[in-house]
Amino acid sequence: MKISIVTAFPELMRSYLAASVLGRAVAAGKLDAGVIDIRDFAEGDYRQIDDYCYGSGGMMLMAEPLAKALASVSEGGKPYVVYPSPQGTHLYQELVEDLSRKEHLVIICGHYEGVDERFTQKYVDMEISLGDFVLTGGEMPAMAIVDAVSRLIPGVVGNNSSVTEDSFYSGMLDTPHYTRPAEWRGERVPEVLTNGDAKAIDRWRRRRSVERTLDRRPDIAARAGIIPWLSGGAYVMEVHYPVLDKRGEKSSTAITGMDLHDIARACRTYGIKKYLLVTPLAQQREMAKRIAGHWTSGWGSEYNPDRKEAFSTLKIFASVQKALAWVLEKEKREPFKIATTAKRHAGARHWLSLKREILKKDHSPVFMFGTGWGLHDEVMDISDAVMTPITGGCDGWNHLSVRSAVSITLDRFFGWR
Ligand SMILES: C[S@@+](CC[C@H](N)C(=O)[O-])C[C@H]1O[C@@H](n2cnc3c(N)ncnc32)[C@H](O)[C@@H]1O
Repeated sequence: MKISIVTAFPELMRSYLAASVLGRAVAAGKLDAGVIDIRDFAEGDYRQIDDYCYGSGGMMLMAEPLAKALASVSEGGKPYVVYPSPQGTHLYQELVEDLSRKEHLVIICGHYEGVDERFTQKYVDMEISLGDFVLTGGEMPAMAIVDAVSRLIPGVVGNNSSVTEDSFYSGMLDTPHYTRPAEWRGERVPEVLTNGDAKAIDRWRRRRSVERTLDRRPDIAARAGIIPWLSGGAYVMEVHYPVLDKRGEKSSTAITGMDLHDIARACRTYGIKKYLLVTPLAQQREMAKRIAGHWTSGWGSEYNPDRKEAFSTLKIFASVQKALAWVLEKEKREPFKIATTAKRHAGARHWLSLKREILKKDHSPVFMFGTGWGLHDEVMDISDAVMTPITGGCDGWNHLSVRSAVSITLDRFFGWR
């Protein structure tokens, strides 16, 4: 990969490219980075590259010297042109990864008020911002882009695992790090890091990484899958009784093949220990057993072994109490019962706060989903927490199928990357 930086302050960029990790990579030929001085393409005695903005405002870079500077590095083919600008897309790791796959990246550093809009319209492929603040020039953002992209070029950073374990690479924040001495001002390095057990160290580090992500970056926390960190398992319960009917009366509902298939598949995908189906109606339980049996031991199991695995998560109960007693027996401790609802509910908690709690307490969560018009109060009352409704945020309409609600919830809690 080749990177060309077009700037009015070439010395700034050159000294950056000569130092530390990047300096070594350039010297070893692992990073092909060149700096182009815009003034080399200016005309007249004063080698003018900037002028006053039309209308109002201060100075800005002129289009022609920039276009010539760009042409000088475009001879081998059209490069991908980036203009760092506070008005651009925020820089994030996936974008850095995309940029690192370009054959030739050109970064145009603006200055003063920026660059002539006609140049950006004609030549720039992407405007990239470092954040919602304004710097005096594009050199620092260019350094940030070159630095972030270069780290992904094999051989630039000596130890590749330090790149893949860094924040954002796997969608999460990095784990805390410590160095010698093992005790500093009364603070010891966590014991697990000094005992030489590589597997235990790995588990510890990944867990801290998940905790940090949940705590500090709720916006990316959905990527912090927590299934591997639960010592017990997580359960999904689909309740057909007691639920509400249209008039708000206690009622039961019929199971549907589509829910059975889709929820079983979602449970298998997200590593759910068991999918607990609750219906007091013997005929309904029989029907569910027949459908599951077809896929787990009948002809379906040979026809589609994946579906066999999905249906192996299904367990059928006559009541909510019986299902919970079975989980208690299995886990040897009370599960953490999370009721879900599509309606506003006083005291309901955001999924992120529940996700943090599950991780902290390390107890098996049971996500209880209603059917019909939602879970009856008898179920809400025995729950340990109620989760705020899933909402698209537009006008409050959120009448999702139970299988959609299950999938969205599982992805928030257990989705991985
Ligand atoms: C003073 S700024 C121009 C700001 C511009 N007039 C505006 O308000 O959008 C000068 C140059 O610094 C760079 N720059 C400033 N802030 C930046 C940021 N947050 N991210 C990326 N580049 C930035 C750009 O190259 C820009 O052309």
